[in-house]
Formats: sequence, C-alpha cells, structure tokens
Amino acid sequence: MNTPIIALDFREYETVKEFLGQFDEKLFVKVGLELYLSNGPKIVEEIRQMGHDIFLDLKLYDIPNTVGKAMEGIGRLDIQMTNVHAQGGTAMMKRAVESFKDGNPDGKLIAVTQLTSMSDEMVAREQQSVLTLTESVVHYSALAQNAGLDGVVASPLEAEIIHEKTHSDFLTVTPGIRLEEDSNDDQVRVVTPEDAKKMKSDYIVVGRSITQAENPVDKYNKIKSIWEGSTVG
Ligand SMILES: O=c1ccn([C@@H]2O[C@H](COP(=O)(O)O)[C@@H](O)[C@H]2O)c(=O)[nH]1
Repeated sequence: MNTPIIALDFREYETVKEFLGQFDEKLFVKVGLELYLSNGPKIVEEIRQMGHDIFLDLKLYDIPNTVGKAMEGIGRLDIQMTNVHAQGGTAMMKRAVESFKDGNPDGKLIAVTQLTSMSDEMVAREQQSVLTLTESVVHYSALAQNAGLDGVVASPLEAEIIHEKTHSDFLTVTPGIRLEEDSNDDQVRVVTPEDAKKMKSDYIVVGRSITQAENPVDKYNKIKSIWEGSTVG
C-alpha cells in the first residue's frame, strides 16, 4: 500500500521544517507551486536531506519545446514524481517524458486529467466539452499512456475506469480527499480515504485536512490507517 502523499501547501521553508519536524517517519510529500516558487529548487534538496520522498507538482502546460527544456531541469532534481497537464497534448507529453527520464529514469511522470475542483457541469459549460467529465478523464488517461507517461492525476471517482482502460502498472494519483468531519472548500470531486481505497486509487494526496489539523500527526495517522484498511480511529 502506497503511503498517503501530504501536500505541503505552505510558503515558508521555516513552516515546512516545523511541520515535518513533528513526524518521526519517512513521508511522501508534495511540493506545489506556492512552496517551489517562494523557495526555488533548494526546497527540494532540503526536504530530500530530511529523508522524505517528493512529488513535485508544477503541472507544466506549454508548447513541447518549452516543456521539454523545463523538464530537463526538473530531471536533474532528486525527486520521485512530477507532472504535466494532459491537455497540453501528446507531442508535449512525449517531449516531457523524454527530457525528464533522461535525467531521472526511475522518477514517475504523470499527467493531470481534469482538476478535482472541476464538476461535470463546469467541464460541459466552461470547456464546451462534448465528452462528460469521466469520458474526458479516460480520454486524457489514454493520451498520457500512449505518450509513455506512468499515470495520471484524477479523482478516485475515476480510478476504477482508468485502471480498466490502461495497462496494469498505470498509476492513479488522487487528490480531493476529505474525511466526513472535514469542511467543504474549493474541491468538488471529494472522496473519503476509505472510498478512495475501494475505488482502487494507487495514491491519495491530502493537504489541508492534515496541514490545518489541530494535531497533524494524529490526523495523518488516522487517514493512513483508514487508507491502509487497519484501525479506523
Ligand atoms: O486535480 C488536482 C490536482 C492537484 N491537486 C493538488 O492536490 C492538493 C490537494 O490539497 P487539499 O488541501 O487536500 O485540497 C493541492 O496541493 C492541489 O494543488 C488537486 O487538489 N487536484
């Protein structure tokens, strides 16, 4: 069972250090735009030195040459996972995978399909899509697989159908995770860790439920034990 990925959506390195200092185990953490843009690549080195694995979530989306060049830089970082937007297309994803794996052959490159903050209605109205949200996620997953990527970011709601339509190692990395007790926010496609497990997500990504909790370590352990199917605290 893959450990839950904690989204470190903080700005300051000091806050990250304080947050991670509460844990006495190796974690898988996500560094997103807020933290990376405020601190630069050194934040990756610092977190790696603390012994944690990193998903660098920059969601690159540009023309193939630009993404390829940016991925050369990302490929030199000591990270376990990074991503692009599948909507950038096959040529862009192929360039991304070539450039990233050249520097980091063991790192995973995945593609965002439809953000978990999007609803069926938003996809229909704002993207003017003739496909439903789920069809669109399946379509982008197929593009990502054919371009040679390792998996996708989607909601657990789509994990099962993605697994049906892709090869057996293709990964589903799924944010939008909330416990029943958590408050509603900008996430639309929200799923509990228990349901994410039933729906066959490979990884869950959890941010504010843990980072904003009164006791982040207790909350992480609670989510982890539900996800792993052991004691539900
Ligand atoms: O579709 C997506 C893609 C990425 N994310 C990121 O995951 C975390 C979720 O944080 P929460 O606080 O648990 O909502 C956040 O960093 C997003 O940028 C996503 O939510 N949905």
